[in-house]
Amino acid sequence: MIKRRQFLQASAAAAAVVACPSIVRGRNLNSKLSVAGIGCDGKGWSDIKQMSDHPQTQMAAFCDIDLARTEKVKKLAPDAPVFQDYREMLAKLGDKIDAVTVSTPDHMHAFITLDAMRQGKHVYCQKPLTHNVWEARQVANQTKKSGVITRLGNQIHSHSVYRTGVQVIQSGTIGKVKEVRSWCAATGHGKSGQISVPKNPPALPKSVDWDLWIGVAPMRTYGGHNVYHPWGWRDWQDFGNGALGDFGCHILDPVFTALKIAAPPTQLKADHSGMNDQVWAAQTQVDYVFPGTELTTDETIKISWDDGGLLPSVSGSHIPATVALPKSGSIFIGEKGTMVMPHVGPPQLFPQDQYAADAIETVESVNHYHGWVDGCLSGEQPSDGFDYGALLTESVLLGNIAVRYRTQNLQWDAAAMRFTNNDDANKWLRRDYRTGWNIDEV
Ligand SMILES: NC(=O)C1=CN([C@@H]2O[C@H](COP(=O)(O)OP(=O)(O)OC[C@H]3O[C@@H](n4cnc5c(N)ncnc54)[C@H](OP(=O)(O)O)[C@@H]3O)[C@@H](O)[C@H]2O)C=CC1
Ligand SMILES: O=C1CO[C@H](CO)[C@@H](O)[C@@H]1O
Repeated sequence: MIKRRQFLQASAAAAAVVACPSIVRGRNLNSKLSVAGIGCDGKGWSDIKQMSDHPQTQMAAFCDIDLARTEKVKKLAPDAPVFQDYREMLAKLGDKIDAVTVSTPDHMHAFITLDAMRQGKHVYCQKPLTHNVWEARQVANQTKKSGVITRLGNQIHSHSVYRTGVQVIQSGTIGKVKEVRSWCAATGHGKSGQISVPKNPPALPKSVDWDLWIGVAPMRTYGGHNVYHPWGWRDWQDFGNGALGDFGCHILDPVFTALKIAAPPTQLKADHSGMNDQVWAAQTQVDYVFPGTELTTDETIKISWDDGGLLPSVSGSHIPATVALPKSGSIFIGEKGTMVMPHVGPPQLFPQDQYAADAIETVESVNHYHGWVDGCLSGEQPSDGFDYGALLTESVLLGNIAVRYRTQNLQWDAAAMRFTNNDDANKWLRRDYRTGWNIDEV
């Protein structure tokens, strides 16, 4: 294994000379796309499995900070080398890798994605695209610079149910949209079973490189299985973004796509059920105001978010109070009717007696993962690349900043990337990066 300083030098040198993947947009159409998987268990396993099932891919390498969690993926390509540090992998394999999947916990998405794009790799990154708003902007900027093919890992975007819901709204079935109310059953903490740092954690498993897992975040001691890694990291402000961060990019995706939302909110206000400075609140509620579009009735549109089991009111919609709402989803209130878009289920229209059984034309699913591979091979950018992912992520993460200033109406100036009426809130747009893990401005 090469020493950290050596591979950082090699990595910097590689970044300087490599501008694009060996499979460049639209060229080498008969070649296989050489993919490396970063984060191999949990969602990483299914991301890698899906990519490897595409007939025109070959798995070039695998990387996970816990070598014990690479056993499953190794069976997909037994000859592919396995790494613990993705920087070593990119430095050693260089242009043998065309593309990477990034399926690590959220705090590392931007660091890895930016590095990979700087080295000309196509990137498929899990949702949310980044851990803070400033990172989302850097990823968007780098995407333009690198010109690689990108896709956010919100696979339901390509599922029949969301595609059908988008079609219902865009075909005008409920008229222009007046308001959207989205909600999610998941709670902001509870996965780790903790609300403060564990006092007597067990020893770190030998297979885990904890320094690599912590990455950009402030160092803390390993907390025990599921406390931070795997899985429980979502609860913690240093690593995840609670229920809004975990599900916002899924549930708000059909809202943004259907309404063609193209800009972040201009103002937002939030509330929560109580939180400390470590974990996210069990329940949050955010009221956003976005610029309107050709599909909205007004120049602005209200989009609200409830989580932790809170349900939105159906007042002002066409849904009878007796109707049970799905556990998670969105209500689109239109001029002529209301669409309920369950997460993940077929859309329903109200008032029911106004819409014939065939009022909804089903749109088939497409393979989200393979759509990205096809895009890498053909040079055609799929519909939800990092431009879109950054907008969705910024909007979601702004909500979590508003949560920290409960009930205060925050004005967001997207062009200046700052809150104009609460300077203190601006400190949450970006984090302090651990020494050796800085992210350069793009
Ligand atoms: N689109 C979807 O439906 C879903 C998306 N996700 C998203 O997928 C991502 C991963 O979540 P999940 O799989 O549940 O998380 P887990 O913590 O279960 O797994 C993450 C994997 O990445 C590894 N890992 C962590 N840090 C690094 C690193 N720096 N380099 C390489 N490997 C690393 C982990 O190793 P170790 O186990 O040792 O920590 C683990 O194998 C998140 O962004 C999450 O939001 C998750 C579930 C579904
Ligand atoms: O869709 C999903 C299923 O649940 C996971 C855990 O909360 C999420 O991270 C994921 O995005």
